[in-house]
Amino acid sequence: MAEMTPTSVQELAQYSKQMLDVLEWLATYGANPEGGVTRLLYTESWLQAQRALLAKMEGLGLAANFDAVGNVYGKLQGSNASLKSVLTGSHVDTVQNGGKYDGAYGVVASLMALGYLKAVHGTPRRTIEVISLCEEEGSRFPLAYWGSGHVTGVRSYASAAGIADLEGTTLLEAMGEAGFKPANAGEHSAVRDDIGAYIEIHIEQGSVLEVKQKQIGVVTAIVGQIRMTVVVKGNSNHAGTTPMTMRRDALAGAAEMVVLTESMALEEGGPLVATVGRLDVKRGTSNVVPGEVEFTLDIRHTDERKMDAFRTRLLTKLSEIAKRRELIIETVENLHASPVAMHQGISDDIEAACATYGFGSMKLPSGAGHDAQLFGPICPSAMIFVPSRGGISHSPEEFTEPDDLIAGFQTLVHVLYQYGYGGKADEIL
Ligand SMILES: NC(=O)NC(NC(N)=O)C(=O)[O-]
Ligand SMILES: [Zn+2]
Ligand SMILES: [Zn+2]
Repeated sequence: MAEMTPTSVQELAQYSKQMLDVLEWLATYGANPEGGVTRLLYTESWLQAQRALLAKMEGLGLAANFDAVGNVYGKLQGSNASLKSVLTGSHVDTVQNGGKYDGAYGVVASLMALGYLKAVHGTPRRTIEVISLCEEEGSRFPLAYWGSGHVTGVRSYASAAGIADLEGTTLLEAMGEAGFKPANAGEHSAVRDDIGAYIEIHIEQGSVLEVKQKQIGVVTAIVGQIRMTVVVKGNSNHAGTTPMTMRRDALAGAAEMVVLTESMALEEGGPLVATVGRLDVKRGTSNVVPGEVEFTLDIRHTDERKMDAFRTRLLTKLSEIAKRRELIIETVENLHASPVAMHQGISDDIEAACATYGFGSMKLPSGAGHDAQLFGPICPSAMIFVPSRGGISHSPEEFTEPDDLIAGFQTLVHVLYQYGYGGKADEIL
């Protein structure tokens, strides 16, 4: 086991420090003046960040390239080309005014891990690749996992049919404008069938690790998730001349639906959660009875059957509200992600790596969605979590202690070393 530990302690410390600097550097792409980071899919800040990451990968001696949809890969070629790759990484996109760490930490830690391994240990047996996935959040377009979805073959250009942002720009138009022309590529052109394992490091985005005072979390399973868009249509009319009894107020109806969603979710109890995160009053103005409202619905549960059953019950109730108020309700399901278990063997190896360095660790499920959820069904996949201060994420307040970022980085390096340079992965893949 002794030779399976990456040896150069001094250089590992040096790369750990650099990793923190690179994380700050990446946060300058899409930095908002009031704090926070916004890098929405195919926007200028996103494109600049992906290009800069590609250059950074090349600078570390990795073979780097964009794929057809804008994922960026950095490859550390192994000596045995017949072995499947170990892929590590996360997503580069953020939510609107998000933090510096969500996604970015995984990209940067993976990138610097490969830089360290190449510099100190040279060519691995098995190819190791870093990926900066182009999109995970679904923040600009109501379609999440565009990047990992293409790599795993779950998404195709056809999945984007009818998908546009709030300005009406379609996903495929935005993609073309950023330089990725669907016409130049086949339907599943970014798909990979040579990935042996996927390992993602990410901030926890919850407070379990902080409360339990553990530096590392090893994810057991990722929660299932449904995302929907609900459109409520009534009658737009004059606010002064339309009596209260003669209105078909789309917003009043939507408000009742939002409150019902909350109360039904409370009644159901954890681990189910349901959220209305965005509500748009179309052409809303003070002296007009709202004629159309659009809102989002996000439903999550660790048990898919219970998640689906809740959705069905909720939609029935929302339709009843619409009927009673003489409103029309239209729903579109944009995402249906099944709960996915992470790979036991890799997870055990991550925990063993933590023990090697004396990092306190624990297993825990993830209530947030992750790209690992898409890789899980196609290859052994695992996730490493580091604590989030106050459990805060999707906010400029997102913060993780540098010591914890480094602990996660070193754990990742250790596992990648074992899988890429040693024979550990052969037991699993
Ligand atoms: N880790 C995340 O913040 N993921 C988010 N995004 C997706 N696609 O799940 C979410 O909403 O949980
Ligand atoms: Zn996120
Ligand atoms: Zn994330």
